[in-house]
Amino acid sequence: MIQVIENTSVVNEDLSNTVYSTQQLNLWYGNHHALKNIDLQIKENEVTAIIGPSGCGKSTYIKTLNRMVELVPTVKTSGKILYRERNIFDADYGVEELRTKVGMVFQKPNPFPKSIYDNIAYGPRIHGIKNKKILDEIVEKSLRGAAIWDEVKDRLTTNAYSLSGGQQQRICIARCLAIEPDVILMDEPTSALDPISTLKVEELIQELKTDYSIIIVTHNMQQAARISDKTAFFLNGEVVEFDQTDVIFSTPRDKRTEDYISGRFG
Ligand SMILES: Nc1ncnc2c1ncn2[C@@H]1O[C@H](COP(=O)(O)OP(=O)(O)OP(=O)(O)O)[C@@H](O)[C@H]1O
Repeated sequence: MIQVIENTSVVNEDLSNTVYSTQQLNLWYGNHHALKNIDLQIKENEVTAIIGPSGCGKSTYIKTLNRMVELVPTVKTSGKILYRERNIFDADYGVEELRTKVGMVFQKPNPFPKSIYDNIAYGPRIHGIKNKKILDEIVEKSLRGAAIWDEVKDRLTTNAYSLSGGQQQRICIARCLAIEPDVILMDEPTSALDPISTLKVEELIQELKTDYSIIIVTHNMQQAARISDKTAFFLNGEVVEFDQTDVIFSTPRDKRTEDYISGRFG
C-alpha cells in the first residue's frame, strides 16, 4: 500500500466529464521529490499528451494514475487523484478495480509468449469468461478495435512473438481493449516502432478516443501536436503549462514551454 502523507481538500468544481482530477499531487522516491503540486484535469474522450525533457516525471505521473508506481517501495505521495470522483489513494480503494478500468500500453511491446488469441483472451478469462463463443467475439472485436484483425485473422493460433514490433504493439492495445477499459495510459507507445507502424498506431489512437480517454507520454513533440487535444508540459516534476495542444504549440504562455517546443533544450 502506498504511503499517503496528507490529503488536501477537494477542489469544488464540476467533474462531470472529467476522468481524472489530480489535485496538489506530490510524489517522492525516498528523498527525491519527483512530482510537485500537480493539478491536472483529464477530460473524457480526449487524447491528453504529457511532454517534457528526460527525467521530468512524465512516466512517474502516468504510473501514478493506475497506482503502478507504488510497486517502488520508497514511494510516498501527498494530495489526491480523483478517478471518476473517487480518490484512488483512499484506503478502501481496490487497485484491482482501478486496473480493470485503466489499461496500460508500454514503450516496448510486451505480448505474452502465447498465441495471438490467448493474448487477447487472457484478461477476459481472468475475469471468469469461459464460454468459447463469447471469447471468440471479444477477441475479434478487440483485434478489430486495434486495427489489426485483417492482418492476423488467419493465424490466431500463432505465437504473438512471430509478429513485427508494430503488430505486437497493436496486439498489446487489443489486449488492453479486451478488458473494456475506460482509460488507456500509453507510455511512449511508438518509440520502439518504425515510421509506418508509428503512423498506424497514431491513427488508431485518434480512432480510439471516440470510445476511450487516452493519456500518452511522448518524447516526440510532432506526435503530441498531431494526435492530442490537450498537452501538459512537465519540467523538473512540475506542470509548467497545460492547455489545448494548438495553444501549447502556437502561442504558449510560459517562456519555458516556448523554449522547449522550439528545441532550445531537452
Ligand atoms: N524507481 C525509482 N527510484 C528512484 N528514482 C526514480 C525512480 N523512477 C524514476 N525516478 C526518478 O524520478 C524522476 C522522474 O523520472 P521519470 O521516469 O518519471 O521521468 P520521465 O520524464 O518519464 O523521463 P524519460 O523521458 O527519460 O523516460 C527522475 O529523476 C528519475 O531518476
